[in-house]
Amino acid sequence: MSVEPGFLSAARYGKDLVRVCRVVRDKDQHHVVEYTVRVMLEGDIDTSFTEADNTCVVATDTMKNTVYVLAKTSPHVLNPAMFALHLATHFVTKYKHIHKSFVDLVSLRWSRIPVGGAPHKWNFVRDGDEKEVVEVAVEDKGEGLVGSVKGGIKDLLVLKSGGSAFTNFHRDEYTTLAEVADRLFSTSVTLSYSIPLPSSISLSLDTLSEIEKTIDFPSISQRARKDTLEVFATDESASVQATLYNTLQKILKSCEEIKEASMALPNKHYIPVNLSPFGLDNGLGYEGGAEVFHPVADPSGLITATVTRK
Ligand SMILES: O=c1[nH]c(=O)c2[nH]c(=O)[nH]c2[nH]1
Repeated sequence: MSVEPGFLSAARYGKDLVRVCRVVRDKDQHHVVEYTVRVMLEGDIDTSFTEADNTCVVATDTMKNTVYVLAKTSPHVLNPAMFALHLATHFVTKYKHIHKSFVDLVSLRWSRIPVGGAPHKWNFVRDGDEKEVVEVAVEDKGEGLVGSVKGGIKDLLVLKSGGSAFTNFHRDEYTTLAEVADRLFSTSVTLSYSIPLPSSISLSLDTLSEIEKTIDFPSISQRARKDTLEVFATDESASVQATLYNTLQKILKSCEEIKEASMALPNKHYIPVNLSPFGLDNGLGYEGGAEVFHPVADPSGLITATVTRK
């Protein structure tokens, strides 16, 4: 018998990219959500890897079906964080040998089409590439469930053509970048924040409605998005770093529920074109204010930070 050189030190499996759309028909007022869901499970599953024993394997096809069934039956389906929490709680309560579940959910923006100035009851428009993201984990610790919830945004594309400078940065023999007092700043916002669950409510399938009443997840997500856009628009940006930090501080200020927030901002460079060969001034000096740019896909800067409540 061959002696194996390693041991199984971590194992997790699940279904990714489960796409589901749910329509809730409240008479002729419809609500639509479209989610892409990832379910991952941990527990007493080692033998499925080490001994080819599938008896402990809840098939990933079963997980996919569960997403569809709860999309129909969950009273929380329109609330992305609560729907993810419902799914994650389901898996650790339904299967005794599953001890931890992870549900990541991406929600597309279907906004109501304005008709005659009023939002239409059942017509929707995809409102850009932006997605709301939710990451939930629920662990059965033996003496009760412990849940964690993260909310956030990805692919929110923004651009400011004024109010952005980048000067006074470190210079050495490798530096060619010119300082500029007025540049174009564009990024694709990735935001993630953690929202502790109320310690007074023990997590279970029976307490989900109470949790939904106690924490207004949709309101938190709306406030965080509003802050992100407002700080981006109003900050006299000294750098991507400084604007990112100001945004996270604003989010912590207006969302008491959030314990910690992280952001990743690629600096999607727009390079001013040199038009001097054509006798044209395109603001290439320190004052900046260029008008013609070459948007470049790569490379891009990538600025990340986390701000934690004191
Ligand atoms: O806001 C910026 N931060 C940087 O760290 C950086 N580096 C760079 O080349 N341009 C910029 N802009």
